[in-house]
Amino acid sequence: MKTIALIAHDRKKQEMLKFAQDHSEILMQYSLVATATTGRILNENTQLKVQPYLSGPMGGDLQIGARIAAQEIDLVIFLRDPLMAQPHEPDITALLRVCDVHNIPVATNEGCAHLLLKALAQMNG
Ligand SMILES: O=C(CO)COP(=O)(O)O
Repeated sequence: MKTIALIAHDRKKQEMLKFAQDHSEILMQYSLVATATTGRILNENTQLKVQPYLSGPMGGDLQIGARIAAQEIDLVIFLRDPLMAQPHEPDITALLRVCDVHNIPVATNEGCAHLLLKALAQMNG
């Protein structure tokens, strides 16, 4: 089963929750992973089953990055906050870099996330 990573910064978490609710029929066909707080919000407020890693500031982006490097993640939806500096900015840069190294599609805003998820669903038939 293909795997999607879902990650959202704090001021994007409500947007991620609404995105997941709106796209739950597609998302439930995939294995889902997330950073800790994003995953907890999705597990508590949707029917989706999301495997949580550590919180982003505690290394969760790097854990997911390692799975991307191992070719175990097929799509990354990372709703970043473009208006607030993050203490773990180097980890975020590393995650995005490893997506480019391994040619893994990554959406950093909801508009792109919608398009990529639809495309992935169509590719799967
Ligand atoms: O900081 C994050 C991504 O960089 C997200 O982590 P949380 O989902 O634990 O808030």
